[in-house]
Amino acid sequence: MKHAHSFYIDGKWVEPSVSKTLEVIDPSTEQPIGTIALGSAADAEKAVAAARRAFASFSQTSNGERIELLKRIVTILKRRNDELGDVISREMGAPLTMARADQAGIGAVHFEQAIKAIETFAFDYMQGTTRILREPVGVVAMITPWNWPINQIACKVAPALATGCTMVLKPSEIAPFNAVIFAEIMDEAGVPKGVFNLVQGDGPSVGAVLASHPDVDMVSFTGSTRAGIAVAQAAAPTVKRVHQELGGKSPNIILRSADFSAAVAAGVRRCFGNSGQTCTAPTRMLVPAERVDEASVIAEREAAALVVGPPSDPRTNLGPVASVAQFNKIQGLIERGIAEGADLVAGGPGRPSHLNAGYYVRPTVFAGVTNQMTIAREEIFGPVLSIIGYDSEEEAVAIANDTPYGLAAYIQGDPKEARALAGRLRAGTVRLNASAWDAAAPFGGYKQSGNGREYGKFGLHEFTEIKSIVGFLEE
Ligand SMILES: NC(=O)c1ccc[n+]([C@@H]2O[C@H](COP(=O)([O-])OP(=O)(O)OC[C@H]3O[C@@H](n4cnc5c(N)ncnc54)[C@H](O)[C@@H]3O)[C@@H](O)[C@H]2O)c1
Repeated sequence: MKHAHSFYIDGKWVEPSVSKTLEVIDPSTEQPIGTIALGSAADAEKAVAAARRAFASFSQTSNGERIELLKRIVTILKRRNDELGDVISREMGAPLTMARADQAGIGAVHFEQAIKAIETFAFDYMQGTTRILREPVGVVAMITPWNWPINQIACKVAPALATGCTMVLKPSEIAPFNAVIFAEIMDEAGVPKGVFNLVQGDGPSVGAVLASHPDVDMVSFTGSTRAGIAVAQAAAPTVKRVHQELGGKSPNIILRSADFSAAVAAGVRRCFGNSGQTCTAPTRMLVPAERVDEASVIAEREAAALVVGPPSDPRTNLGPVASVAQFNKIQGLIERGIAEGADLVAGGPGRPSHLNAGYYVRPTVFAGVTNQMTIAREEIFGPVLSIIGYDSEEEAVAIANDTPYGLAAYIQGDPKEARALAGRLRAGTVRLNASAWDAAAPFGGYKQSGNGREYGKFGLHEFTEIKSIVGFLEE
């Protein structure tokens, strides 16, 4: 059992103001693996005050000093990578090999990108006789989810440190232990006291306090659209900057020119990665109407080939989903798909028959889905794919855009056609064919998927204010 009963505030591990704990559950066994202390408003206050005090000096450090700090963090992140991966796997259920390579590994990538970005970022330039400065935004509150926990922490902390901000992190209470290791890494790297602070806790007790705090200049939130709206509402009276990375319901348009069976198979695997708990998962597969049956057969085969099992087993492709709440929500939506008349071609309700405990979900594929069905509209955040037929490309674009979300979209087919269609999709990222992830590409959502952009130099923009010094040079 692991116990994390202190918070990292002002460069020290300190006792919480109120003694209240929460069990952390291993989703593969449904058993507790430890406890964390839950913070209160008083802990959030202390952390904000420490960040405010530290801002005066940290905001004045040179780019060179901050680059050196980021480099030390990269070295320690890499050294502790597998330990981070192991913890993530235990607390949110990602298969161990993937948790080490991707879930944990991505942390150092964001720090490396921030180092690269800072080297060429225009912090200071002249426009005519006016000098334009980009200055750190100030004290940043960071509220993060459990699904890619180190990714979301690193892609906020790296640009915040790179630009000279100070911060308070409130990670997900469902996957809190990786954030403890992360705070230890900040400490070992020599992040000056008060610059990075960690307070554990739930949304209402700590997240909302940070979001509404008058001494917090910006809140950077990643999570559900529901909580993102609550954060923006709490932040509004203090007119702070609100950055939101929220949910998605991403379309994957398979054009008539695509290598059909490869595109369908890859689309299924991409949708089910991380047990479907990725905000950019391509959950609506749009195929030519005359090929829906063929797509169903390929998708059924792909789903059946995926191994659902314990995260520690190297053969596992899909671990459990992260929590009982997620499990119940996904089950309810699968039932809803059946009740609304979609054709169940793979998976379905209940746990896979070979597993008798754990929040395991059967990789589920529906065909004959219309874009008005609940399963095509709501973010399920589990391994559930909807196959939707289209007649013309015009209709495919209309269906793709007919969603309140706009985080990502995917197009498979002739590169020239795919490029032409990309501009018509209302999404922050459009991925063409089997393109690899680009860690420097701006990441964020249109519509109800969020506000603002993260990653690389776009992260630096996000965490800076712009100052004009007019008349800096005489005419
Ligand atoms: N767009 C993105 O970059 C991105 C990335 C990953 C996950 N997500 C989204 O995150 C969701 C899954 O994560 P989750 O279940 O942890 O989301 P969640 O919204 O329940 O929780 C996210 C974080 O917000 C906190 N929180 C909850 N209510 C709050 C409130 N009222 N005030 C302040 N903080 C509050 C939680 O404690 C947690 O730290 C999915 O909807 C997914 O699409 C989006």
